[in-house]
Amino acid sequence: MENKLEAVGLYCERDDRHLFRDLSFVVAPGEWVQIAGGNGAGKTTLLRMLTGIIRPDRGEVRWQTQPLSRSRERLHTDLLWIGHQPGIKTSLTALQNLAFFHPDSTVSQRLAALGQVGLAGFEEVPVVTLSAGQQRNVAMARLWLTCAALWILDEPFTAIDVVGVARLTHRMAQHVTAGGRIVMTTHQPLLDLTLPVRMVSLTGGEQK
Ligand SMILES: Nc1ncnc2c1ncn2[C@@H]1O[C@H](COP(=O)(O)OP(=O)(O)OP(=O)(O)O)[C@@H](O)[C@H]1O
Repeated sequence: MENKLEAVGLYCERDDRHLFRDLSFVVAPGEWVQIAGGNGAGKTTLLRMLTGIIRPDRGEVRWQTQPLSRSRERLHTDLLWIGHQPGIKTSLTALQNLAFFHPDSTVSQRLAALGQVGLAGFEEVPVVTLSAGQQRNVAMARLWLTCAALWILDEPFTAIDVVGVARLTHRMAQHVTAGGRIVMTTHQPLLDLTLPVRMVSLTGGEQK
């Protein structure tokens, strides 16, 4: 089976504007796609459509050649989605959050993942007491625990320092090199990459 994500003729209208029309692209194994565009261009809206959280006004999203209406369950098994609000529970500790999202992982794998994002020593304090960047890093530690083939990441680098961005970028490159797929947004340039990143540019649409 063709293990790819397809956006086919997507159309989205918001506030009397076409955010995008007839937008089509494919994300095949080993491909890394960056959705580019200014504030309000529709990047988050597009990512949410790709995950099936919202439906396009026209067109469809396909996973493994099947429309999401028929492949939603399979997609959710194959997908790691980290949105703008990363879904971390702030009353829990970093370790407890990772146990919640990845119950099949071992404690030592969770500790190693937190070490990868610079959170060694912060594993057992409530996330609410961590800084904004540290909280974001709790979510990003999931990149070291997931087995998902498709990563959809909305602004993964927000609030993260230069060293952290380099570590995350390296981890993403590993995933793509191993045949994974990434669709992401970022307002920061992706630096020091030896892999190609394909851009899908949104212009913010036009008034209807
Ligand atoms: N549920 C909604 N109802 C109405 N309008 C919406 C909704 N969600 C998004 N919009 C509008 O759609 C446009 C695109 O929003 P979106 O969040 O997709 O932009 P973005 O490209 O991710 O922006 P940013 O870079 O600022 O995060 C904005 O003008 C926003 O106000």
